[in-house]
Amino acid sequence: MNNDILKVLYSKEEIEEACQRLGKEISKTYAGKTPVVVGVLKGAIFFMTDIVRAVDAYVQIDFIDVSSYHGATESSGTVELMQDINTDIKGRDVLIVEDIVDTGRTLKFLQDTFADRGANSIKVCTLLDKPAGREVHAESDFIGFKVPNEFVVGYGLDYDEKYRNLPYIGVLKPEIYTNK
Ligand SMILES: O=P(O)(O)OC[C@H]1O[C@H](OP(=O)(O)OP(=O)(O)O)[C@H](O)[C@@H]1O
Ligand code: HPA
Ligand SMILES: [Mg+2]
Repeated sequence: MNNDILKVLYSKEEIEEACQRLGKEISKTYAGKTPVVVGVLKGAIFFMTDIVRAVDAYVQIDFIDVSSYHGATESSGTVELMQDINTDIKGRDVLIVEDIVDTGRTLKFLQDTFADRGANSIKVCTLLDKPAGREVHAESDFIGFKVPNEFVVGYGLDYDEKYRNLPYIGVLKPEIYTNK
């Protein structure tokens, strides 16, 4: 699996440091509040578990499963809701935890959905932001790293449902997806 990686962008240690930094920012923002932290499956699985443990504030956690890439390197353009949260978020402070914001479609879908349900506030923490990929307006409040316009995998991020279990984030060799 490691042989399929062209270069490592962020090591396990750099990701851990980013989680600690973001955890401190989030703790300050939500001091005295109890936000509902919503992890976006499947990509944000590891980031979500690391980030909530770096936060020193009361939080409730929940998960939503949405999908639009279906194993490919380009968005299908349609965000499908696979599994919803269980929490009633009306009047609540919601923190969305994403692995990556690329075209912005997934994040915009989630922000619109939670706004329609009457959330009191909606903020976004993403490990990776890829501004060059943006097709719809969607901004994050807490950002780990700004990434170049390359397809990245690892630490939850997949290509064809693989590579999520890499402990670091890297760029896949182009022949892996062009030879398919
Ligand atoms: O800004 P966008 O272009 O919408 O891309 C970002 C979204 O795409 C990926 O999810 P994907 O649909 O691949 O589902 P997955 O998390 O289960 O891999 C990623 O985990 C983000 O949720
Ligand atoms: O660069 C990416 N890698 C993996 N999944 C993704 N979903 C959106 N962008 C990406
Ligand atoms: Mg994916």
